[in-house]
Amino acid sequence: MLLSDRALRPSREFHINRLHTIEMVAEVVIKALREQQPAAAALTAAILVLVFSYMAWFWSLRRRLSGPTVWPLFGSLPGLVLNRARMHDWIAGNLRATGGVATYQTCILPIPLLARRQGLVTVTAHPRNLEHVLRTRFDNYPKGPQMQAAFHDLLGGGIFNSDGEAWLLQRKTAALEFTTRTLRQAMARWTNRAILRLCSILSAAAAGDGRRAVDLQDLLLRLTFDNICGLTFGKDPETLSPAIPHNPFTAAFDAATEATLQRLLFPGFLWRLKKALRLGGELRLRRSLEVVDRHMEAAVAERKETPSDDLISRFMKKRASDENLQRIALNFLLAGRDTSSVALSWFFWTVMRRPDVERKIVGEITAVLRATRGPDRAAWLAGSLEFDELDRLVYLKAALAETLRLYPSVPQDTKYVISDDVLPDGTVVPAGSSVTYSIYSMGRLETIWGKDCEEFRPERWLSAEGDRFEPTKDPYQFVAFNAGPRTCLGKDLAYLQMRSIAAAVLLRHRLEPVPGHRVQQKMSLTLFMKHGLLVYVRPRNLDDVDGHLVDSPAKKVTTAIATAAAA
Ligand code: HEM
Repeated sequence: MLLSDRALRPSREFHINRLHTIEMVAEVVIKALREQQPAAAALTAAILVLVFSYMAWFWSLRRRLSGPTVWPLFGSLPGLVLNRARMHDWIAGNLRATGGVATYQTCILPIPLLARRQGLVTVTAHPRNLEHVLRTRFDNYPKGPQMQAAFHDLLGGGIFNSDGEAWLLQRKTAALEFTTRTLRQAMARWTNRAILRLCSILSAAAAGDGRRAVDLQDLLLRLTFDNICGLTFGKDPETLSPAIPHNPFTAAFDAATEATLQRLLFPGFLWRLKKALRLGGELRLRRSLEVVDRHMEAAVAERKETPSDDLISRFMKKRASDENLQRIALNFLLAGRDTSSVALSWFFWTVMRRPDVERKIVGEITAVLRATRGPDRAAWLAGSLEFDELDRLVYLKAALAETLRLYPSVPQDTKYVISDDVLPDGTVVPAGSSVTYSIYSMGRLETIWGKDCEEFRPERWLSAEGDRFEPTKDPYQFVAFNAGPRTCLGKDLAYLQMRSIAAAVLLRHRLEPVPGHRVQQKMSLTLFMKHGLLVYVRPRNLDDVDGHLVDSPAKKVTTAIATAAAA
């Protein structure tokens, strides 16, 4: 429905409220005049007229909005605050309540002049609206000035934080690099190194009396940080190591990211003022950036001496300046760091609670290893899985995709509207407002995934024969890796990395949730677990799974491999 159409229809209720308020204003002013206090009367009248005008204006604004309640002055903030512990589920509920429209408009700044622009947010999970924003009218929906300004100190004008020509140039250069086989090999090399360390930490936890809990999310975060550093500037900081409990670069990078995200919570002028006065989070950001910059300077200098197959060395060949190289590196660190570890944390959590899925995954791994390495189990555990082995783990890939459907690492994203537009479902989006698409909600809509949308069912990603991974036919129904021209560049590397880690861990260990540990979403740009993921580690008994291949996809894979080998 058009905003202007709605604005043309004042309600009866509104008239009654207005008349009542006019009476009240008159009464108060007359009383003050009777008591011969003209200044008090004027002031009261002015205040009451202001309040009345604001309420009248607010009421007409409220009528144009759909979705959750918007309060005078505070907008949708009370709803957000009240539901902060379950914000993504709250948004999903709001979107479901629209009855298939999967779009609503709300206001975070109900202040005249701001409400129709900076204050107005269109929240959507409709695939056609997403296609419109992410592809059809891509140029009209950039990251936008607020987001760019907030991230500028950390990321400069890097790929993650730029729009238009500046973004396109970097995207073209980076896209060429991301399709090379050598980058895939580099990722496998760095991942395998870190997996050895992870498995030795898990084995140590399994060796004791079985009561030593580990925070799996923390271990995975360290692992993927080491990975992305290796891939980006050819150096593994080995933060996943009991010997290095504290790494100054990681600590500074974490603090800088946290302080940058804080900026998004406040109006731009506020953090700019704090920055000028060097207060609180802004002072922390400044200090952390000094550490990060020093580290990046050293890393770039080292790569200049001895170029390798990492991303920095590749961009060096394109004659990027030192400062640009540092910013490029930081952009890749941020893009590829937490996303895979968070996805893996939700994956392991789900697998622990679904023994049927776990059996199929481990069954598939052992079936593939039996086919490629023979029946000797010692050979299965010798070294990491090779590319061709990982590529055959289709059920595992389906389980990872299913995890990202229900727990997308980036649960929502926001775009800025450059000029007035109308979304395919008729929603009017004014210039200067923003469109937020809820990736989390999309995975939980019956209209997209059917009645069992809340159920973890990897089979929905498999072909009818169960031997092939099949992505959704409509790419705008599953946007955990984004879609359109800004699709995630690291998607294939991420699947490679996640499959390697999941296979290595599940082949050797069985994980059990620590009783009483509460797994809760953290409200952040990335879907972390707020209290981590505490697990007990047990050794894997492969006898438990070897006999369970009868109806599993793994059985089909083994048969397919055996048939191909015979042919
Ligand atoms: C499970 C793992 C991952 C998920 C769910 C994921 C998801 C995403 C999403 C949603 C975006 C769009 C962000 C935005 O525009 O605001 C994105 C962009 C990007 N991702 Fe990933 N990502 C993952 C892993 C990786 C890895 C491992 C790398 C690098 C090695 C990477 C590199 C990038 C880059 C460079 C972009 C920016 C693309 C552009 O703006 O043109 N990602 N990713």
